Amino acid sequence: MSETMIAVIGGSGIYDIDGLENANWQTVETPWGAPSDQILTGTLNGVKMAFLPRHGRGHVHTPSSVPYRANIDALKRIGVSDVISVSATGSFREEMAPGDFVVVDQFIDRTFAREKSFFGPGLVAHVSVAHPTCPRLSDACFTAATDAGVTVHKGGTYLAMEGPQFSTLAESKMYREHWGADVIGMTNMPEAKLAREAELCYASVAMVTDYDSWHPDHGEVDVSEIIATLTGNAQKARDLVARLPALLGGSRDLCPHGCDRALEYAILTASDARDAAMTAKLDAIAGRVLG
Ligand SMILES: CSC[C@H]1O[C@H](OP(=O)(O)O)[C@H](O)[C@@H]1O
Ligand SMILES: Nc1ncnc2[nH]cnc12
Repeated sequence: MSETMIAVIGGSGIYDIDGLENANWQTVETPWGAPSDQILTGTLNGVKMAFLPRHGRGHVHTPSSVPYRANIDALKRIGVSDVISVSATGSFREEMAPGDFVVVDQFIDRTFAREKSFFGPGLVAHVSVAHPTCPRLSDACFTAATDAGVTVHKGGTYLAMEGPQFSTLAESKMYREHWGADVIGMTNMPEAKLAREAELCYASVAMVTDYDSWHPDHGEVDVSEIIATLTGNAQKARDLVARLPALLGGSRDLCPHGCDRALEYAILTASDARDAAMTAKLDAIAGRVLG
């Protein structure tokens, strides 16, 4: 058994969480640079919690400039076991309406201008992301959302685009009609891939804010509409988060899905061929397997 520490990465419109006991914003340094912001730590119903605003307080990071590696390293470094992303998304499905939540379980990664791995020349690793989210953590998010009275959909495919501009009409139709995507956003990749490399359980709650640009009865996406929907959803998201400690508990066994052992057979570089500087840099992420 090990101690649970739940981290929430808050997306657009979510820059803090309330209700934490002994709340404290702390600075965490990483070998990958500074995270998006300080990390708020504390306890909720006796369970350790952390909160990181993905774009920083005041929303200073674009989806492409978010320091994804530093964020995941910082969470791992302070002892986080479970990461829950809360994000604003457009919807490609009539039934996934603005105001609904979707606990996504798959991603299509269309991002191209971001660092996507902690590993590289001198220390090569390949983890599986066939199932990029943790079913145990996703189930807890689904239950928490249902109990909070949210209309929530179980499972869905999130298309991660580079942004910062929204999609063209042709792209929106292609993702919806031919690629089978259900929601679209700009931030869950490479975040989910990096969480897997860091052996962290990861779940993603997509808050639907708009119908992107495909819907004939809705206009094109507009940030003021997104923010209005997000503001209306903020309390639902807080209720969801407040229910997680009771559902996950203060201690945990090994993840039944193996998220916390993702690096077990992933590293290919022979021990005597490993780059010493990279090995040192990976102390928090891969110390368990690098020794
Ligand atoms: C505010 S509209 C676009 C912006 O919102 C989403 O951010 P996040 O995933 O952090 O909630 C989307 O991915 C874009 O970055
Ligand atoms: N339609 C959309 N496309 C990309 N990111 C979004 N975030 C919220 N709505 C979005």
